[in-house]
Amino acid sequence: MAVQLSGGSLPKEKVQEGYDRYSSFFERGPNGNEMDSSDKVPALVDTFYDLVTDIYEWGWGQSFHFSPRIPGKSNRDATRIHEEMAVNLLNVEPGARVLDVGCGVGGPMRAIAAHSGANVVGITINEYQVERARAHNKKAGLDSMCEVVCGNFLKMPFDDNSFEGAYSIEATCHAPKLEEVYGEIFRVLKPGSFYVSYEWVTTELYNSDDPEHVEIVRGIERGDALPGLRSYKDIAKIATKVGFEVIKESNLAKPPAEPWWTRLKMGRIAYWRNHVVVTILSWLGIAPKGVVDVHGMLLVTADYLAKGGDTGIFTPMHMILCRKPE
Ligand SMILES: C=C(CC[C@@H](C)[C@H]1CC[C@H]2C3=CC[C@H]4[C@H](C)[C@@H](O)CC[C@]4(C)[C@H]3CC[C@]12C)C(C)C
Ligand SMILES: C[S@@+](CC[C@H](N)C(=O)[O-])C[C@H]1O[C@@H](n2cnc3c(N)ncnc32)[C@H](O)[C@@H]1O
Repeated sequence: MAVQLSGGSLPKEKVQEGYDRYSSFFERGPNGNEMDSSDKVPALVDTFYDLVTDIYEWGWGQSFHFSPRIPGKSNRDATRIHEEMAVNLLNVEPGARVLDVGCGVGGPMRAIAAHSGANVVGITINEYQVERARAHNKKAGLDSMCEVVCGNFLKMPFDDNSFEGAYSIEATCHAPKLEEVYGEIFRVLKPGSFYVSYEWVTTELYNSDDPEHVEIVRGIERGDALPGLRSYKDIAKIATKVGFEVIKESNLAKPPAEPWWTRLKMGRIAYWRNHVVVTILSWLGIAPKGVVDVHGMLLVTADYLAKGGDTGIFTPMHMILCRKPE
């Protein structure tokens, strides 16, 4: 896969420019972060996924999220179990129409359709991911159950009351205002149906007066296209504000769950080897110029994410289960 690394929908010669534009967003504006101007966020997130999608697939697989480590099980199995848990909570029948909010290249969608028998419709803002997800769905023989739509989850191209369930896995953290995406999910769900989300948040251990904590959070935001990490305290409040009834909320990273960040730490040597491979491929003109910078940014963010896990100030799996009242 390394020789096929691309810049997603960006032409090869525009990858460096795309990276420079992305990184300059984090150098301006209040708090040194131009992501504060929320109307620019979806386009920037789109560029981010043009830059990282091939690298993610190469080094992580088709599911772009974390999961607690399960002793004796492979990363692939632990990932699938985390995905299946989401659809189990939705309590949907085979054949139900379920929405995947921010579907990436569709790893979760395929696992969920195969496990539950639901028909899944995924939405992503990134055209290149749509192309990849459709190709993977076809290859897995799941294209009759899995549909992929390119669009903005802040303004979804779906009718009111048209889904029997919805989930989002580590995706709504890209929304500048969580109420906008939650409001849209509420609108498209049928009354009585459930929505589950795995949210990226700071935990009760985060102290905004501690410079080390602030640095870790900034590092995570910068390397993961986040307009600003939310506190775990905000999630249920926002869900309630848009009309949901909150059924359950918990940080799935808490013990007895095993650390989700072990996989990142164990991969360090392989990631540095990847950096050498990317540098050589780019130097030979096989990988686009700019990919080395993108890969370097991911190396740095991997360390910040692991520090977020070690200190316990951050979790990528704050689970919230909500219901749209009858
Ligand atoms: C939910 C989001 C993405 C979460 C993770 C899937 C990704 C976060 C950081 C990514 C990675 C970091 C290091 C890369 C490594 C340097 C490279 O050689 C191979 C790919 C990585 C392991 C890459 C894989 C995906 C992540 C773990 C965010 C964006 C909201
Ligand atoms: C980290 S990926 C997670 C993908 C998928 N849930 C998974 O676990 O594999 C985040 C996803 O959210 C999507 N996304 C972010 N902002 C979006 C927006 N405004 N509208 C639609 N999709 C968006 C990205 O395109 C990407 O597919």
